[in-house]
Amino acid sequence: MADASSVEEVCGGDCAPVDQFITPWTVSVASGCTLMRDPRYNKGLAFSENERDAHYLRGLLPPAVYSQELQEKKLMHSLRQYQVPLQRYMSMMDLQERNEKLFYKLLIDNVEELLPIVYTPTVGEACQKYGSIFRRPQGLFISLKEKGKILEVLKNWPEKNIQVIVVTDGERILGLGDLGCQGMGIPVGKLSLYTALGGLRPSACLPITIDVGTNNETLLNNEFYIGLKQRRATGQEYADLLEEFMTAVKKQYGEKVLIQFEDFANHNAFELLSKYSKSHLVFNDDIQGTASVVLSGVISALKLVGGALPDHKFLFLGAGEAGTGIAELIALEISKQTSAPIEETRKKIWLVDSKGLIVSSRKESLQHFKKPWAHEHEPVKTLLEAVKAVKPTVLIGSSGVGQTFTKEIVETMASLNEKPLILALSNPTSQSECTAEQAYTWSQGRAIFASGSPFDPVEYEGKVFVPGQANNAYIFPGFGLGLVMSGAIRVHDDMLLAASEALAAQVKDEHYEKGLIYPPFSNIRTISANIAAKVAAKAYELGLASRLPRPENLVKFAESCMYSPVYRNYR
Ligand SMILES: O=C([O-])CC(=O)C(=O)O
Ligand SMILES: [Mg+2]
Repeated sequence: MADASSVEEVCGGDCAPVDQFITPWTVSVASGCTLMRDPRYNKGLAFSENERDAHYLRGLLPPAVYSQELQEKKLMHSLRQYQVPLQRYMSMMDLQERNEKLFYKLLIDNVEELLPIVYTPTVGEACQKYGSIFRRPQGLFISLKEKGKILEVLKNWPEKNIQVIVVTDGERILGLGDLGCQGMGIPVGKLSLYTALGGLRPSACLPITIDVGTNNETLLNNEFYIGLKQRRATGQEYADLLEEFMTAVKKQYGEKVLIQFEDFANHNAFELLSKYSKSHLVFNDDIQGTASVVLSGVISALKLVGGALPDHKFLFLGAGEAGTGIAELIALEISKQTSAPIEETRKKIWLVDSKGLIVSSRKESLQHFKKPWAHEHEPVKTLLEAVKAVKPTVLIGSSGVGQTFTKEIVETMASLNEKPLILALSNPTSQSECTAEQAYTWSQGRAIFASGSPFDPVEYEGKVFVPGQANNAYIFPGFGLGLVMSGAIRVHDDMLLAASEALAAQVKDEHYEKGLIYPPFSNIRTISANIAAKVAAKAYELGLASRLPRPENLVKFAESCMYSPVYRNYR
């Protein structure tokens, strides 16, 4: 009988008896089926005649040769046949796994149509059902089982030159709560926007989910749940795993890798950001990205509602990451504009949480991130009463709970203001504080409205209103590009202000005429290049940029750094 090793030599691992160990061989230059199965290089029917000859593809493809444009046309046509958004999502994920360039070509060319599929709201549903639609890992899963081995786990990832990591622990996925390990859809979705909207290379992007368990009973009781079946680790155990992770990332990828925290619960989000912002390039999208996009919307809305920023009064429903993050950035901007101390400018901003208006008599029992907002006022229990008491010009919803801006609340805002600014930021659409139609109808067409998840235009009394999308997707791709292209080593609040101003500067008269306070997503790559340039300029100004010398024209440089989804020719 031939010995086992010679069998493997002749026949490869497939012929070896099933109980025998085999070596997972691979080759380094792809051709034939291997080439077609590699999403980075596969072109499907767009392989040219020459490429089919040179790369052993003859017969593996039908005779037709498509252009990338024809492939795009065909795919958009078949995508539109699906009525159910989740089917479109799955079809896009299949494409990403099959032909990466074509996936990004579709996403870039059809951004307004496809954003609601690969991003909010559909990505929320995908996370809820992630266990059953899961096919292939699209990122790294780091669970408590990997404790002590996180550096090895990072080394398992096939790409070595990582520039951006989006990481979640799944505890607060959009406004949908704890989805545990199934939160992976979010880093995957955010990073596909990093590439499509911000031009970072797909191979430089790494989605990571940290699994410390889940407190979601439905998932714990589901036999198909893909994560750790235990309740969430907290305290020291949690902190130790995160510390190991942060140390390993810096060791493996260096000082300049951007770590974006996404959809962590409040208690961890604030702590991680303040702890690691001193030693790592970290950015919390829910606190800082949302703050920057909302500040931008408020600055640009001044053209429609009148007055200067310090003339306005703000009321928030929700005092978590988004609410306090936005509030702080607005207070900072007012402080810069007026030279008043931030302790003073904060007084123009009021927050309501689940217990009512945040006032000084509640100070003792408040979580630390809410304390700066506890102003002198008698207790107020409900949002409606708070609107009546505070008389805000701007109402912002960021609590993650849907349908909380009632008819009476919107009507009160409209009775107090000629043009009330109403921002319903919670995601996905099901968690929006009110719909666009409600905001326009209840304010008799006077509200300036934007929401976190998209709404279709609304017709009210013969006029068409186009709601804007106040979503951090306007900011993080360009912001990240600015950090990466300047080799920034730390994030600074002034970079967030620069990003807000750069975004607001992109809104044109034609957009204001439609009631929009953000530019359309169709121009997002230009917008991102402009944001990147301003962020990079700030990094250089602050001495935080390590790529020297500073490129002279930062917009041009940003554009030249951007990933292109056009096929390359193979030799
Ligand atoms: O993902 C989004 O659409 C915006 C966001 O960060 C969140 O809601 O947590
Ligand atoms: Mg988020």
